[in-house]
Amino acid sequence: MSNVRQALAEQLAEAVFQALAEDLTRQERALLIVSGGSTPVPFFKALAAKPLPWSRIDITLADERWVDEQSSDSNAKLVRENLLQGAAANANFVPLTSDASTPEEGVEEVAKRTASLSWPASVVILGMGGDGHTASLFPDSLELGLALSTDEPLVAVRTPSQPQPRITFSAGRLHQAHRHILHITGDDKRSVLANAMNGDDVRKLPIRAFLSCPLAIYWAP
Ligand SMILES: O=C1O[C@H](COP(=O)(O)O)[C@@H](O)[C@H](O)[C@H]1O
Repeated sequence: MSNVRQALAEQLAEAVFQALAEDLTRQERALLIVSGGSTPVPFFKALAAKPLPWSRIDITLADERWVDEQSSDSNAKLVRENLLQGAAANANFVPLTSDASTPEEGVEEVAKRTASLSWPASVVILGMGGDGHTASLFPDSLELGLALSTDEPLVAVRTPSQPQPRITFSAGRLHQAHRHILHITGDDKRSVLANAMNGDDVRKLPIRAFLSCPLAIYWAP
């Protein structure tokens, strides 16, 4: 981990800490939506060390692979091992999978479970892949149009470029959050983001769906 990426993760953790603490002065509970992948690990560790009233914080994911939680591909496993540590283990974490064998069969149950969270979310932290996907809104997903337009909170997603089926919060549900943050690293992702900002089609670069939220960008080389 480079020093600049570590510093970025710490700055992001401080910003999320301040946002959650601020919202908790006005409301009993606050919801944080995080992303999976490899980028958020140092951020998770830095946030876990913050002196928040964790038992008043709900945490869920922007998206998830439909895999067992013991799988190394599970975003929930990543959150449990890196964010829900120490005092942060008192947070109420709601994962996005169920015992159903497919996301199409399980999406309704997960939607019921997530309905009890403290919406609208205080903060959504998005990641982005090199193909411009964010959450599980992939350019080659069969359900991209649906996920970009539906009023439903969650969508089951099949994506030819991805080995597993997935579940994702819809763009509409993520848009409702009070604050939107994009956390990315590396020159490749910076170029992808620049292309998205320069006006490529949202179906080619789905991150475009969040550029006017407004979106705070946390980037390091
Ligand atoms: O598949 C996913 O990838 C993106 C980006 O992940 P990274 O490894 O490039 O940081 C992530 O935002 C998303 O939640 C995850 O499911």
